[in-house]
Amino acid sequence: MAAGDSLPAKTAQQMAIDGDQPPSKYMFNNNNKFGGLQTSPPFAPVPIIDMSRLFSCCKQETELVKLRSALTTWGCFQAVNHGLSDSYLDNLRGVIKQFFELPLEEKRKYFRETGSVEGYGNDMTYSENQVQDWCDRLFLRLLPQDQRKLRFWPKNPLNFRETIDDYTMKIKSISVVIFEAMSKSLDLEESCFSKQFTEQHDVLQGRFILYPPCPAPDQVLGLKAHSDRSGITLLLQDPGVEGLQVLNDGKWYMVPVIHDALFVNLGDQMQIMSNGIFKSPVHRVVTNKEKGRISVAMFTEPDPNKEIGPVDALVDEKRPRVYKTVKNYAVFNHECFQKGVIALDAVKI
Ligand SMILES: O=C(O)CCC(=O)C(=O)O
Ligand SMILES: [Fe+2]
Repeated sequence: MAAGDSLPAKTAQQMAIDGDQPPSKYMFNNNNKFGGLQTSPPFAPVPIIDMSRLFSCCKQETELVKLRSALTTWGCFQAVNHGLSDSYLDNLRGVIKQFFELPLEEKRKYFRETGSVEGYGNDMTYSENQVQDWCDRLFLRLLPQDQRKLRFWPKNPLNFRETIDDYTMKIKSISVVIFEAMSKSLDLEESCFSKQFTEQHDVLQGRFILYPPCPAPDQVLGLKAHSDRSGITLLLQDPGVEGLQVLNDGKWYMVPVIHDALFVNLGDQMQIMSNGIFKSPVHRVVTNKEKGRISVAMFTEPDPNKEIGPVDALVDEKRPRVYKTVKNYAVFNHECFQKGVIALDAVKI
């Protein structure tokens, strides 16, 4: 367990309700390697991928070229026509919103335990001077099903569990389509990536996040800069307010909100498997003075017991192996973070 890890004296939501100024431990640290805090950088021209074209015989080729270019330059894209209707997504957003609107005493039942990420609360604290994020979140392991810790799954609103279970299964299917398209875009056998994720114990985690309005958006981040440790992350944004930013070529860009799109970004494990051809982008979330923001991030990860590494077909004389193989990247990533080391650098050859 991390020394000093405990739940915050007050949630970000409660501070926003009480009109508190953010305490000093929430203040952005200008001495960080990813540059200053800009609340309105230019919009990211992140490509839009029409999922319905990825497997259509006549339109597939152009969409795969677009996908490859998106993942080699940005490491992310906006997925549209993914099969989930506007009303379905709005219902999901509504359920998450209802959970966050419950009184604190009710949400407290699902508080995460000290030293563990799962449950309602904040990020774990690893060191005294760790900057805090202006957000509250519910973090759940969704798959494999037999590893669900239902004591952290809200019973209120009544349809929470069933809604999240259904969304889990849908995201799992969409992820397989994306994995297959990513393989095809690199001229690899279709199941090349998906089989590393879906054989036996594929892992899916969900983070349901509330970024309450913040009185000091130019001094406080909703979520600090990071890359995801996942294979891929599928993010449902709040249609009413922007906040997510991606770093590209040393510059920050705001990700535009497209109401019914899923924002897909790669995580470190895809950068490793693709031998560095695809990027796992650094991203962060800024806050807003007037508006709160709710997002749902779903992270797919391979079986932690399985060794992952660059796929053989992407290693040759011109492109030698960039990464070592690694098992249980989640734990490895966590250990690196505690030592102040970047996990992706630590697996470089
Ligand atoms: O809330 C967002 O827009 C991004 C969330 C995110 O990057 C994460 O949970 O890893
Ligand atoms: Fe992220």
